[in-house]
Amino acid sequence: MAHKFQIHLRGIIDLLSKHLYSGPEVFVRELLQNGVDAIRARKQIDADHQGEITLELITPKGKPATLIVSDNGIGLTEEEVHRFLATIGESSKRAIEGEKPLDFIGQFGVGLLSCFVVSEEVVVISRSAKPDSKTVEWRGRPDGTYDLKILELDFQPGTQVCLTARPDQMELMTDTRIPELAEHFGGLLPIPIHFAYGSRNWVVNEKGAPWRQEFVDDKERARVLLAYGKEIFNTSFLDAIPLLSPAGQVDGVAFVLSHEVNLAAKRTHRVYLKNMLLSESADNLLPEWAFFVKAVVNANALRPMASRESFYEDEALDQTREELGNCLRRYLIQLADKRPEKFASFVELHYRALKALAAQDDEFFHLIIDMLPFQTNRGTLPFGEIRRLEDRILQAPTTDQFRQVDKIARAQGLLVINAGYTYDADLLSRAAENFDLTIEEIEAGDLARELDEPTPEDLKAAQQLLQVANQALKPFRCETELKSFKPHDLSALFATTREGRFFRSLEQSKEVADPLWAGVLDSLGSARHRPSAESVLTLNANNALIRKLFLITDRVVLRKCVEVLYVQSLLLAQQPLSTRELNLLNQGVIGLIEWGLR
Ligand SMILES: Nc1ncnc2c1ncn2[C@@H]1O[C@H](COP(=O)(O)OP(=O)(O)OP(=O)(O)O)[C@@H](O)[C@H]1O
Repeated sequence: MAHKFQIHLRGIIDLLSKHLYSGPEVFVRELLQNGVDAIRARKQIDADHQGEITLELITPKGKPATLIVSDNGIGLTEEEVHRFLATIGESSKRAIEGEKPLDFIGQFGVGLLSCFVVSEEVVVISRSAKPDSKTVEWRGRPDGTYDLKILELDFQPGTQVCLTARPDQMELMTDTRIPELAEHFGGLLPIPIHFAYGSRNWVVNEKGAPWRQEFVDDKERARVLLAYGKEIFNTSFLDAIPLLSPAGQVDGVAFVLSHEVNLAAKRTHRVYLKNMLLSESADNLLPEWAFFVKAVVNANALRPMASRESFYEDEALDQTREELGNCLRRYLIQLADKRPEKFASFVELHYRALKALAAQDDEFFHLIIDMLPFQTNRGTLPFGEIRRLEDRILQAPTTDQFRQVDKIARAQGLLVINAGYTYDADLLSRAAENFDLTIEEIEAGDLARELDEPTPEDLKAAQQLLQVANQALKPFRCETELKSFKPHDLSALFATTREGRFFRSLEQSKEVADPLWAGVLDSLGSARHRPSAESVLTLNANNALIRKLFLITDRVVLRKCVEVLYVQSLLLAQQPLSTRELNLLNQGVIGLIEWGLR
């Protein structure tokens, strides 16, 4: 014999309140939403019907507060109360499979349960707008039981939901909190929402969506929208961009942030669904590169998740994202054209977002590339300036490499861009394809090979120095060579090979790792063939100090000098030092001081 599942309602309410609802206050959203849906359903049978919703708060002395939420919507018949209200997961708002979705906000059939988070009993009095309907009273309790009775009273079609504050939820049911929440969730709803308390009664959603107002001109629009942005997000914005997407039937506004943003931080937006606030922190509505804006939008044709905190990832959402991205793109193109000064300050602040966009979008790339800043060995320059200055441009693939080549390339009149930042390498290769430019990748080692050979006399004079240096630096897998280069005041240049960089970073990680992890790193290192030389120290035959070293005959002193030079060249290349290298510096300096004092 088949048995029926039993439902432990208390457990389900607990589950919903802890995992589905963002807080106990969402009951206001659910009640407003049910009222709006009921009014929409009534309009389907009477197009001229004027809907309204009232929240009335009663706070009797010495007793808990009561909230009565009334609507003049479609109402419920006795049979519908049993079927929809008293059956969890059942909803009158679902479209028939394969048919066009209905114009309702609710669809899951669990919203009303949120009332049990704030009230021990939920009382619904309803009369259906269908002919000959009776007034029904339903009393539901969180233990899963309910009573239903027919009331013999003159009740206009519509529904009333009465909640009595639980002792732990008293602070939600006050004459300041309830209208605040009603405005928060229902501020954009096209149906008037009244709040009544004692002799006071006012409409909480009179203002509507500010971006839908008529404006005299663009200036007025910007002023009103920026004031609205400041009010809701409590921060000032640079500009307000109108948003529209036919795919998701979305309208709204994107505010341009007035501070630089952290790329890793999640960018969240305030979104409304069919004009009811869905979430303050929806993160999947705008393209990823749009991290320079914070948006407020309403969507009529996107599907909410049951938690109501974001939208389902589907084709409509994909297309909406694309269309909203186009709004931002168009804004930037127009700004660059019409207000170049404002655009320049925008670029200064949000160049990272703009680089991300330019790396993906050809049209935008051409519009903006010349204005985007890049770090070079002549300071940070806009790309337009870089290509005006040189038509042979070098790019260092990593910041580490850039530091190694920076000074020497500058002395040789070469322009090097640091392409180690996100998107920069992509943008540079796009630039090379699009303009008459040669952009070559350069590493410190390549640059060292391009340096001039020393004269045979210098090479002869440096024999002993090179011999001592090679011996002293062998344990560090570093070879020494002599070249002639500018700037003359640079005594030595340190460059690593690709392999060398791998092993250097491995050594550094091992020093800070715990023994177990260090063992793993060890085996990682030994699995690769380790070359005898991983770096090169290039001594400058033009440098006065190096020339003095040619003359030193004391091999011990020479060794100390080489060791200090080696560590100094590491520091110049901004390489982190290992413990062994630090010791080398200490001993070298102390040794030289002792020698000097002799
Ligand atoms: N104010 C109301 N007027 C008329 N019917 C209502 C009202 N409130 C609730 N109902 C009925 O009760 C059903 C269940 O409501 P509930 O809020 O639990 O779920 P829902 O609105 O259908 O979906 P969701 O969980 O997405 O909100 C509704 O589908 C509707 O038929």
